[in-house]
Amino acid sequence: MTHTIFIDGEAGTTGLEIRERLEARSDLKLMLLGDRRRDVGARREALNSADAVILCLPDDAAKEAVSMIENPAVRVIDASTAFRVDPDWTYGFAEMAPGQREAIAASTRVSNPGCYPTGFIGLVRPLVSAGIMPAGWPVTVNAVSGYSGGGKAMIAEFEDGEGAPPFRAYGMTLKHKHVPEMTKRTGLERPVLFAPAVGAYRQGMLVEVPLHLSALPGSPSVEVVHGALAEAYAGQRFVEVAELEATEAMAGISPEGLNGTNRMRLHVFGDRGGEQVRLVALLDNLGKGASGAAVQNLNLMLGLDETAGLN
Ligand SMILES: NC(=O)C1=CN([C@@H]2O[C@H](COP(=O)(O)OP(=O)(O)OC[C@H]3O[C@@H](n4cnc5c(N)ncnc54)[C@H](OP(=O)(O)O)[C@@H]3O)[C@@H](O)[C@H]2O)C=CC1
Ligand SMILES: CC(=O)N[C@@H](CCC(=O)OP(=O)(O)O)C(=O)O
Repeated sequence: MTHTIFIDGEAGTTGLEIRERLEARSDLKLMLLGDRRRDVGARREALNSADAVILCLPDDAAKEAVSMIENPAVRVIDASTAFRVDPDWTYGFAEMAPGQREAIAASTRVSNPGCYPTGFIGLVRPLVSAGIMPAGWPVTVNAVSGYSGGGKAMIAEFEDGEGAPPFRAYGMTLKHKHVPEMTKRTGLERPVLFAPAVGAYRQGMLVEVPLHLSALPGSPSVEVVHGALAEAYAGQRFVEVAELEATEAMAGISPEGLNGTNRMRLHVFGDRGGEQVRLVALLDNLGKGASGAAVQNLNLMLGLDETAGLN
């Protein structure tokens, strides 16, 4: 059986990557609008006649697109921030918790996680669930992304513009749009303190949570923290936890190490026996952080092999 897929925003950064991942598949048929992609009538028709639609639009345009869908059989995956804390939508991070994969498969409204939240939730949620980090803990997250994270406008700034910086810290108001999602999906009670940055490279990201282990209840060891993560993601195809021996041998970590993949690797850096750790997630902001995750969710929602078209 061939499923028809419509990507609204097919010519954007996320949309193009999804298109590349789907085009080679014989089990899917893409509905492409080309020059008519901004034509509301053409979009309305596609939004209501596809088996599944993937919205790769700014938040307001995504909300408008959802309001245009009248056919209850259409499955929707939204890549924007618009519905990520909406209780009527299923959060599209299959590895996040037991049962999440099944919930995605059964849903017709799936919100694709943000790129930074994928790294952050991946690192912190298992610690909260295991009782290692109290829900009320004040948490800081530092991160750096390639400039493709900012879509077409930021790509133009860094590739075509004059004077793009080698590195820019941003989110200085502490009100980044990912904070509600990061807080809710980890089970934390206080808004996380999020310090993002963008570098003068295209793609790939690091998301880091530094922790004073000696301040946490029971002063957990590096091994206990690592063990909680390893247990949470045991057997997962796309989320892995680096062995402590491997991280101990690393002098540093580049954000580009998993580019082009739908994988995320979690690291626990810190001296064994020491009192601090740096938890670091490595992922491709356009892979597991966006387009790869959208394809994984699409596979689940259509009852296909979850890994089809993904590496
Ligand atoms: N880039 C990334 O790393 C990630 C992005 N996201 C999210 O994915 C979504 C898309 O982002 P991204 O691909 O980076 O953005 P881009 O700016 O690269 O692309 C946005 C696309 O949306 C289309 N578009 C904009 N407004 C409208 C409208 N009113 N009606 C129809 N189409 C419209 C544009 O059309 P046109 O081609 O005609 O300009 C373009 O194709 C955003 O919500 C973003 O937050 C999520 C995770 C990571
Ligand atoms: C470098 C950069 O600007 N990144 C984007 C996040 C990209 C992303 O994750 O998109 P969503 O917001 O849809 O999740 C930002 O910080 O707004």
